Amino acid sequence: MSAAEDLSLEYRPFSLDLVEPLETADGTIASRDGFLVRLVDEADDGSDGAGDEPAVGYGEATPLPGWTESREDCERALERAQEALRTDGPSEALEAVDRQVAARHALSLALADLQATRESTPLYRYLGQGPMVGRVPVNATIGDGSPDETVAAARAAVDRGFTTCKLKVGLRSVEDDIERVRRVREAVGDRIELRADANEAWTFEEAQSALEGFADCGVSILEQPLPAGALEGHADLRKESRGVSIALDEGLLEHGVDAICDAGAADVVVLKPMALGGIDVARQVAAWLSELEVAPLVTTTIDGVVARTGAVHLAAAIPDVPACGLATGDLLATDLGRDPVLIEKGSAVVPQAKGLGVADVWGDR
Ligand SMILES: O=C(O)CCC(=O)c1ccccc1C(=O)O
Ligand SMILES: [Mg+2]
Repeated sequence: MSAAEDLSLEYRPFSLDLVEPLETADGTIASRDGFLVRLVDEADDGSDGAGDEPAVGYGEATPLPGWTESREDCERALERAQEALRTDGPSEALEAVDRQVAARHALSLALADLQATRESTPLYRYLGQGPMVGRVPVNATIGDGSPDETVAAARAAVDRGFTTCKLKVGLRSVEDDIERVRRVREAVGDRIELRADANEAWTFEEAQSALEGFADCGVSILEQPLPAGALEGHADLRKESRGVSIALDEGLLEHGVDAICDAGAADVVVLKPMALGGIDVARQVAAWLSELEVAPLVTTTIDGVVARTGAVHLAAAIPDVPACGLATGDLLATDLGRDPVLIEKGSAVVPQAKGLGVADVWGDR
């Protein structure tokens, strides 16, 4: 960044309700509260001929209890970042929020959006320096409901063009979950990929029975069946997984890549940029996982349009990424602004405009 730059960080709170609460084994998500962040280069008066407006970058901090710092800690961290940016600069501001992952996510995303915008490059190419990517595959996210509700939601997703559905499981008995999955399989046919996410709900024995039943239903991936701490448990499950891939999500935050790979605990690892501290961090983790032959997959934490679009750019910077949990915009009743990402035929269409490609989220200027 240029020495002449004079970046200022602004943030404002938001609260977004879900259309209906998302039921998971780890609790119910009814609304997402966070902070929209904007970086403005006050030194850039547009007189360089690049445009009439100063360059702007957007970020989003949407903390989620259990996954990130609290909302209060996030707000304090953003306050610190604001001050550090004013007195010292971007690197110092990032350092000041190093341990508040949602706040760091917002600041790093805003910095990357600003820089990619200055370079007139879509964010995913600024991140990955890779080829043009038109689409990334995505899954539908289906909450833990009754068998009838689950079947209806899966049918609706398939009607909208999804070819992969991820079902939340683990709230009821394993037998009931197997029955739910069996009913969904019956309803959608053999060509739809089905995954399940237990959010740490099961004991080893329960996970064994679930795997057996799910394997018979052709489930492709079982995400986080055991508590995050159970590294060896997941490694043991993998040895009898009957073709079902084991994914770790919560486990990544607890153990990190090296421990997971050393233990042989996962076929797939879920990357949530909001929980990892930013798409820059998540991209490094993805590269390391690929090197160790574990597949990285990207999901949101049910975020607003700014963070969600950032996650789409991250997925587009990962070569051959499997279907990702990025089609979560429809779960929100309201959003921070217009969605630049079209979800179509089971894919997210990657924005090719400069930066994030998100506009009209701040309202003024
Ligand atoms: O992966 C998806 O389809 C959507 C994201 C998702 O399921 C999720 C959303 C918020 C918090 C936790 C999780 C999770 O994957 O466990
Ligand atoms: Mg998960």
